[in-house]
Amino acid sequence: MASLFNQVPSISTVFALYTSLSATTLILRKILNDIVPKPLRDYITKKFAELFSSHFQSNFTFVIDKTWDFCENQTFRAAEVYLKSRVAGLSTRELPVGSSDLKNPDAEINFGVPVNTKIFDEFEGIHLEWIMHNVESNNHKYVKQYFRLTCKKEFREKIMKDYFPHFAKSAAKIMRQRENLYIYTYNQMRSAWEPAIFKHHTTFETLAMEPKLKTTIIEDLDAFAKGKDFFKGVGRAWKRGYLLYGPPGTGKSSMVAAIANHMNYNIYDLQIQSVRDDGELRKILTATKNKSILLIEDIDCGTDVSHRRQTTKEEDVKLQKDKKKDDFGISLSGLLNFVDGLWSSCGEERIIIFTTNHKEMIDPALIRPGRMDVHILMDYCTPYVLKKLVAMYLKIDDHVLFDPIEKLVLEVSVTPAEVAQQIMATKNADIAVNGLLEFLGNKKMEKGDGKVEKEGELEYADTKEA
Ligand SMILES: Nc1ncnc2c1ncn2[C@@H]1O[C@H](COP(=O)(O)OP(=O)(O)OP(=O)(O)O)[C@@H](O)[C@H]1O
Repeated sequence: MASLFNQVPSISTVFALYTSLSATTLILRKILNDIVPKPLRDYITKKFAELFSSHFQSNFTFVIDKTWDFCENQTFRAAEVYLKSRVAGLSTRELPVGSSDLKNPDAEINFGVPVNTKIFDEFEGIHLEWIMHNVESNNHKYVKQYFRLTCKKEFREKIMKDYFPHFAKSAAKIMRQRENLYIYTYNQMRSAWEPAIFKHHTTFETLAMEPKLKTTIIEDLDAFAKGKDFFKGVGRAWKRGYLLYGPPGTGKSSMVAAIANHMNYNIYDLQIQSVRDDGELRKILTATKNKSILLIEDIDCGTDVSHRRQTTKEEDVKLQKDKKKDDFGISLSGLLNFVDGLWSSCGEERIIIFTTNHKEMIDPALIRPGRMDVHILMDYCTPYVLKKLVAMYLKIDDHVLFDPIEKLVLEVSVTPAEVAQQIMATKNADIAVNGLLEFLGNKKMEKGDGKVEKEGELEYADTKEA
């Protein structure tokens, strides 16, 4: 027993040892702090922490960055939409909420994904943890956003195989059901697209046009929406270009609204005349999202793409070089590059719509097959279109004056906008129809107007896909 006690150090020895160890540690730490700069110390500490956590933790983390290959990462987008639908009941100290419905202040509020907050999810009994991170760059110029999705290591494969498709599908469903469509306009001062709620009520139901033409367009859109495998199979970007041309007031903008409502796509309305140069165009376009319509109205106006220039690529480059510093505008090659070049392979499910009142003014290169796949003539009223407008506005599908009105419509060029304006003037159907007859009669007398030759025309620039 006594020998045992002899081997145990006394309390004073232990205390002395402890004191000298503490002192040595303090001195060492002081020396380290003095000679190793703080960023290097932080780096070493971080690396140690990572090394230990990867050795001793049984978790695996997927990192989902906001950008991927310089484009918006669709997995990030899907995660954001999916998580927004799950945060309402979250027990957290903060939750972003808001609404962008300017006309309706008491509209239902939406939830955002809180930053640096754990969001738990469960999939087939597997516990998952999401966190969204925002990291500001050193110069505070941009914020890097990413999600970390953590699960137990053994479920890594399962999560990849089943959970990723699960939340992507859920997000797609939510997006399809979302109430609001948005129309984006580009704010050059802020270098950003700004959304406004798109509330154009025109649908294919309310768009007056020849039924055969309408059905063909709807079928074309539906085929496009289901065409993922087709486009992949033939190695082409999943995009479709529509050129809407015809006189003012024949429903080109209404057609864009009908397409957006039918497809449930947001619209990016680009004022091409205000784009400074090709570089800016590229930046603007890569900031647009999938399942959207890029709309360029009046493509014939204001830029050098409008003039029927038969320049070669070399001439085009020279023209760009010759531009003065303060010259604004984009070149034809810039526009062409985005229509079928790099940008188109960046996104998926994109519709590009050009509208013009003067198709003949557009450079043929811009609307050749593969760029503008379908050319749709929005023309003056036919008897069918006129009767459809009357039925919609006045709720009548027959009238004694229909015969003379139909004859006149074939003799004069009258736009649906003009007809709509006439019959909207009163709610009394008789007065409205009489007014319309008089209006058409005056038009005929005034002008000796030419007969309407075409009744709405659709031309597939690329017949293989039609
Ligand atoms: N085909 C149509 N069916 C129903 N309404 C139409 C049609 N075309 C025009 N309208 C009516 O006329 C108005 C103007 O039409 P819209 O702006 O679509 O014509 P547009 O061809 O785009 O004209 P612009 O070339 O001047 O921009 C619409 O708000 C709508 O009320």
